[in-house]
Amino acid sequence: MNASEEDQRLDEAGEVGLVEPLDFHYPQPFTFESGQTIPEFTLRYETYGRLNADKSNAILIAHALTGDHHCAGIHSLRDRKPGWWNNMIGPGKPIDTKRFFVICSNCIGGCQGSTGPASINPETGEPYHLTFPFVNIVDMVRTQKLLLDSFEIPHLYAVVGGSMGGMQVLQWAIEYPDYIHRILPMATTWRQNSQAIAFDEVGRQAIMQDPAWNQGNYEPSAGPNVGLAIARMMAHITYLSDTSMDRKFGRRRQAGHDSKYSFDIEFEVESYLRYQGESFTNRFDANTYLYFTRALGYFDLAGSYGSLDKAVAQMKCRALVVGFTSDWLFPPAQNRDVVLAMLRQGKEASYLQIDLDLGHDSFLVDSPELFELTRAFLS
Ligand SMILES: CC(=O)SCCNC(=O)CCNC(=O)[C@H](O)C(C)(C)COP(=O)(O)OP(=O)(O)OC[C@H]1O[C@@H](n2cnc3c(N)ncnc32)[C@H](O)[C@@H]1OP(=O)(O)O
Ligand SMILES: N[C@@H](CCO)C(=O)O
Repeated sequence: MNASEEDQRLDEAGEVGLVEPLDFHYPQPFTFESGQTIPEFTLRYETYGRLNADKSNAILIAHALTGDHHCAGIHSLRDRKPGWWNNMIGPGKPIDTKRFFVICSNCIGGCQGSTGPASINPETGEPYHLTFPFVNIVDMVRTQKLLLDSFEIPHLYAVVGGSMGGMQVLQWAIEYPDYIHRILPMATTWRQNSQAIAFDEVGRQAIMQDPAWNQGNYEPSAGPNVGLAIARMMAHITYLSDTSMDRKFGRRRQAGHDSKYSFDIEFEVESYLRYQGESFTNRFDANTYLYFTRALGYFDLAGSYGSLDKAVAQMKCRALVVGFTSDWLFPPAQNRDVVLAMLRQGKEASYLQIDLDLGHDSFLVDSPELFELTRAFLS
């Protein structure tokens, strides 16, 4: 099969195919919302589809807390899994790469190739660790804008994202109102409630109480993996639902672990969580986890702009906001609030509530309703 036949086969299968991560380097100082400055930064990103002649078909994808720039396609034929939103993005898929130029970057402060706490500070030759500036959602957005400026993209057709990605989407529409045509935030919030902030604090404490954390000064190969794994185990429960966990695991015993009276793995769900925790330590940096969960907590559109209404009053785009009935982390009402405020402010906004019982991570799984409405909203 030659290259064009292979492209056609992937096209028919709705697959993006092989993709390559790229680096955008910004060689000048960047000052964060906190007032702290770094001398330069890099954002790792990927693109799918083609930018059209007038550069009017660009869609930005914003990732969630532990996501990254790799949201579709594969890096190598040996990859076990494609990018994290491969069901949503591709030829003929809801975010159709036959029509749109899709771009996604690893956020500033991240650990998948973008500049973050594990990066070397060029001024000292040492890793930033905790000298890295505090990151806010608005910093993620402003650095993404610099990336898009490098493509000379005059405006975005849409910004799409779930959870922390949804916060970035909302911030984009406020920060650059003339640049954005449509927003599609989902499973998100305009500010975390106390319970969500509390869960993040437990995760941070698990990391910071691990002696290997060492005030943030650890070698990449010897980080606080025990604390990071516990943080992920706890957080992962908040991404699921009672119903979905019960359906998947119930009270089933893990094969080979059916002895009574032990603190070893007994139930399948325990094995599952330990796996989720351990595998997370292979792909994520503990300090980035601290910084990003702080960014989630600091995000407060009402606090920053006086009220939610005043915040959304600045938007000029159309919005479709999606909440999931079983999302108890960022409950549907917190998504609907954004639409109600937009409508009060005379904006064009719709709210879609999807009845899925998979919890907060519902936005990541196959959902015909979400796919159909995403396609319709973008057309
Ligand atoms: C938006 C973003 O930026 S994405 C960010 C990065 N991605 C995420 O955070 C996704 C995390 N969330 C999940 O994985 C969510 O569970 C879902 C709902 C989205 C995925 O659901 P599913 O595809 O059904 O995966 P599931 O939750 O069953 O986990 C499967 C994994 O658990 C493992 N597993 C399942 N049961 C067990 C068990 N009893 N013991 C040990 N491991 C187990 C599987 O082998 C599989 O491993 P793999 O991921 O290495 O293939
Ligand atoms: N499970 C996703 C969503 C969290 O909000 C993540 O880890 O990024």
